[in-house]
Amino acid sequence: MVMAAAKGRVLPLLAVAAALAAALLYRAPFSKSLGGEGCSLLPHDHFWIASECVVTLGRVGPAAVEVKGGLINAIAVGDYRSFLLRRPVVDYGDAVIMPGLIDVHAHLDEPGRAEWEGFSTGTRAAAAGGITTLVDMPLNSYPSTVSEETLKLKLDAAKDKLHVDVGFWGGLVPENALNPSALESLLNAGVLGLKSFMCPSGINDFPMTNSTHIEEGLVTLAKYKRPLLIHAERIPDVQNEDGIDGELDPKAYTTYLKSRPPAWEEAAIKDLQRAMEDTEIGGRSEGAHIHIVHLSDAKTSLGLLKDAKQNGARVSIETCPHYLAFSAEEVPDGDTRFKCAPPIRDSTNRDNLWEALLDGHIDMLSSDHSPSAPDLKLMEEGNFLRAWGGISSLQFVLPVTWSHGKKYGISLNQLASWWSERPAMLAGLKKKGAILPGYRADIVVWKPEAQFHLDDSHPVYHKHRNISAYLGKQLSGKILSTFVGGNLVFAEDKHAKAACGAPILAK
Ligand SMILES: NC(=O)N[C@H]1NC(=O)NC1=O
Ligand SMILES: [Zn+2]
Ligand SMILES: [Zn+2]
Repeated sequence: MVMAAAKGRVLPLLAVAAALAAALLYRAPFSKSLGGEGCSLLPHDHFWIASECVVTLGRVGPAAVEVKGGLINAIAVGDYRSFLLRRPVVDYGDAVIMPGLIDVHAHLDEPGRAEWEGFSTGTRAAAAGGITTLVDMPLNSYPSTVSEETLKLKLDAAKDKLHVDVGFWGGLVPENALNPSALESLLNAGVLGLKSFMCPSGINDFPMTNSTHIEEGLVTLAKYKRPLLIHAERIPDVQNEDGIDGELDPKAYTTYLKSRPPAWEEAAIKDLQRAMEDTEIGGRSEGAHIHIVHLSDAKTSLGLLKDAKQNGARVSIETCPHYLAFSAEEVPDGDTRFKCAPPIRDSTNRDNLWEALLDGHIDMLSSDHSPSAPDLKLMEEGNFLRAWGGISSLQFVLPVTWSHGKKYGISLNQLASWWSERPAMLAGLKKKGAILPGYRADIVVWKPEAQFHLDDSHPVYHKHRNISAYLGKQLSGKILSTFVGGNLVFAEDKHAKAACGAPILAK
C-alpha cells in the first residue's frame, strides 16, 4: 500500500500484513450512526471513505480517502482495510468513488425567473446527480449578470440556498464589450469568465455580440487569464435553399432541424477565425481562451475547430449529454422537451461526437440545463418553432453519460476528465476536479451497474420534472452519496438539511 499525504508527498507505508477477511470492515454504506442534521448527513468532520474502485492518481482501484476539515487529507492506495481498522470509515464496497462533477454550464434563472428553476431546486438536483460544483450562466435570470451590480443581485439571491458550490459567468454583451473598464469591474467582482451569444439568445436583455465585440472582450479577458464561452451559432447572411419556409409543419422535428442547420454553427466558427488567432502565442489576446459551448455539429464546425487548435489557438470545446444520448431520428414529432439549440442532429452525427470526445478533440461535457416554466415548452401544442429551447437534465447527466457511453467503451478515468478535471481547468478552479491530497473533498459515490427507471415515482429535484426529455428512460448509474467540501450533502435519496455550498468568486 502507498499513501499520498497532503502537501503532495507520497510515503511508502509499512506493509500491513494481515489478510483480513474482507467482510470484517465491510458495512452497509450507511449505518445507524449517520444521518445528523445541518450541513452534513454524516456527523464527523474527520473520516475515511473507501471502496474497491476509487478514481484517483490517474488510476482506478482499491483505495481509502481521508477527509479532514473539508479537504482530502490523504489517500491510501491498495489494501486499505487493515489500515483502516480503528478509524471512522464509510466502506462503499465495490461502488465507484470519483471526483464530484463540475458542470460549467447551467442556467439557474434566479433572480427574476425563479419560476423556471432556482438556486435551491437547481443545486438540490445537482447534489442528487453527483454534481458538486456548477457555474451559473449569466442569462435567463433577470437581470442578466452583465455588471458588478447584477452579480451582487445573483449573490444575494443565492444566499443560504446553495447545496453545492456555485460560480458565476458574466455576460459579454454589446453594452459592455467595447468598454474595458466595465468588463474589468465585472471581472474584479469575481465572475470566472464571460459568456456571449453569436445569435439571438431568446432573452431580450442578453443581446448577441458581433466579432468585434468578441475580439475586444478577449483583450480584457487575456489580462485576467479567464475564458470567453461562446454560443457559436450565427444566422448565415444567405440562408441556403432548404432553409425553413412557412409551409412546413411546426410539430415535425425535421422542420426544427431545417430551421437551424449545421451551417449556423459553421458560420459562427468561421466568424471566430480572427478571435481564435488572437489567442495564439504572440496574438493580441494571448492568455485568453475561447470555449465553444454545446457543440452539436460533429462535421465541418468540429473540423474548423480542430484546425484552429492545431494552429495554436487556445480553444476548448464542450458538448452535452443530450447530443450524445439522443438522435434526431428518435425525437417524436411534437415532443418539445427535446428542443434545444443547436439541435440534436442525426445518429451519425451523434456517433461522430462520441468519437471526437473519445479522441480528445472535444474536451469536456456540461449539462446546459436550461429549463423554463412548463407552459413555455408548449407541450400540448407541440410547436417546435415557438417552444422554449432548452433541455432539463441537471440531475441525470452522470447516469446518462455512463448509460450511453458504455456502448462506446468509455472509462471511469475519461468520465472524471470530461466531467471534473477539464471543467475545473476551464473555470480556473484550483484544488477542485480530482481526488488528490489538499483538494476540496468534493466527491460522488455511485453504482455504475445499478439500473433505474426514470418513471413517475422517481424523485426528481429540478423545479419542473415533466419538461425533462429523460423522463421515462431506463438508465444505469445510481448516485449513492455526494460530498461537497467534506459534507455529505446527499445520500440515500435525502439531502442534508442546511444549504452549505459556497459561492465561488474569482480573485
Ligand atoms: N437562453 C438559453 O438558455 N438558451 C439555451 N437553450 C438551448 O437549448 N441552447 C441555449 O443556448
Ligand atoms: Zn447556448
Ligand atoms: Zn446554455
